[in-house]
Amino acid sequence: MEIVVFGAGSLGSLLGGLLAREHEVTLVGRDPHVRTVAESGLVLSNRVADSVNPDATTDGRGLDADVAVVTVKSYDTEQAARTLETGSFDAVLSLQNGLGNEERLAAHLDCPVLAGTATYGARLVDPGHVECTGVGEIVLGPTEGGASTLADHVAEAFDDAGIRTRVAGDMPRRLWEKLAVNAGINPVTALARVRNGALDGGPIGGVARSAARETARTARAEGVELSDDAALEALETVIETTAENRSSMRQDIETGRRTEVDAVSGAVVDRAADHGLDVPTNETLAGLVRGWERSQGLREESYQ
Ligand SMILES: NC(=O)C1=CN([C@@H]2O[C@H](COP(=O)(O)OP(=O)(O)OC[C@H]3O[C@@H](n4cnc5c(N)ncnc54)[C@H](O)[C@@H]3O)[C@@H](O)[C@H]2O)C=CC1
Ligand SMILES: CC(C)(CO)C(=O)C(=O)O
Repeated sequence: MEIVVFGAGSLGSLLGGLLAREHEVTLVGRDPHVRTVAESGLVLSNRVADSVNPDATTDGRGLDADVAVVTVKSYDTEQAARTLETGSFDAVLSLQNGLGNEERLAAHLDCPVLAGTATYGARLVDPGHVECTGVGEIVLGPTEGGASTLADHVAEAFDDAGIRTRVAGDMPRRLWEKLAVNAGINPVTALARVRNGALDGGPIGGVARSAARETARTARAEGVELSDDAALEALETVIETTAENRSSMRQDIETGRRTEVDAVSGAVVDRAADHGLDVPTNETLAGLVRGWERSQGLREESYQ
């Protein structure tokens, strides 16, 4: 299969590297990583050790492949969609965190957009070197739910490359469940500067639970069946299984980078407002993280 991985950072390089063991892969990313991969190949280390030679480019325009896998941060999705629309694909698969990525891609693309979640852990160590910090799984399916042969084919291609993959007919519920987990863990660990495991009780654990419950309530208002108990159970499980992790939002804040808060807490606030729901915990968390981003000159627009 011909596969474009758009966004060759941590996750994109790991999955692109794994896919390149079996398929023709083109990584779209930025220098110096892209230049190093094009010249010397890509090294995978830690939980998966390998060395592969995918194509790599900084110019994602006019590409032609069976599938494009999108792994840019959510705030870069709009730009990625505008670039991908100049190419030709049978399907585009988003493996990003947060809400709204699939809709943003679909607004520009005339092929089906599949939704997915990734629980692999990846870290770009150096140009040309990505580390697999955790072997998880990919779950993918049609964005609106239900079955599709296209989703089956993409999952088979991932599976053939040794990536644990499942097809799911309930992606809307899964995206909202993952959103509840991220809305609970990411801003709280980022603002309190604690590892995920610190949320297993006490007052900050309570803040995370409140954010997850508000997310579940908003999901139900959107017509997605996600009970408070299911959201809280997913949250507890991830707190326990990733206890030693520094969440991606905490890492972003500690390294002075923009976060995905708009697609996480911000998305809950926006969707809740559409239904007249109050989500004070998410509103407060979104306000604090956005305030930090603004203070660092990482976002320009004004906000309430
Ligand atoms: N890193 C991880 O272990 C996991 C990440 N995710 C999600 O996957 C997504 C990506 O995360 P990371 O890989 O950590 O981020 P990252 O920042 O390491 O990678 C994104 C890459 O996309 C590149 N990019 C963005 N726009 C581009 C453009 N127009 N042209 C070329 N390159 C472009 C950036 O330069 C960057 O290298 C996020 O939504 C994240 O929440 C989900 C599960 C695990
Ligand atoms: C699951 C979790 C919370 C793991 O740290 C994550 O997705 C993130 O950090 O963005």
